[in-house]
Amino acid sequence: MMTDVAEQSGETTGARAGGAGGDTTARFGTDEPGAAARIAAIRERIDEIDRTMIALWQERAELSREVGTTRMASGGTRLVLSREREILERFRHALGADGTQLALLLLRAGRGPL
Ligand SMILES: O=C(O)C(=O)C[C@]1(C(=O)O)C=C[C@@H](O)C=C1
Repeated sequence: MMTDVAEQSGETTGARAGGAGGDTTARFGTDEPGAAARIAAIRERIDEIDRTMIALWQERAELSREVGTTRMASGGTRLVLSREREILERFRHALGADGTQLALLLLRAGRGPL
């Protein structure tokens, strides 16, 4: 029966056949109850963050598409590369090289591939 976040996620890494603590180990990667409880609590927040990020990702892509259609309907360009450079720099400054990669994906989600 599904009883917690870890089971709902379908996580099976570390599964062991039977035995005390085997199920806990399968779900949390440890059979120490205190650690497992803490991990379950942290995972709730992680899942909340993931849902928020997905919703923000989708909202940003919609807004980006709206900017693009508004600009093109007025005879403007599909892209504004100086603006893209600003965004790439913002993410690189905050997150390093991974930030650049993330920003490239974000931009592509809105305006499509170059
Ligand atoms: O800000 C704009 O002008 C947009 O069109 C949005 C956006 C973005 O997703 O941030 C998308 C395409 C442009 O080349 C620059 C930025």
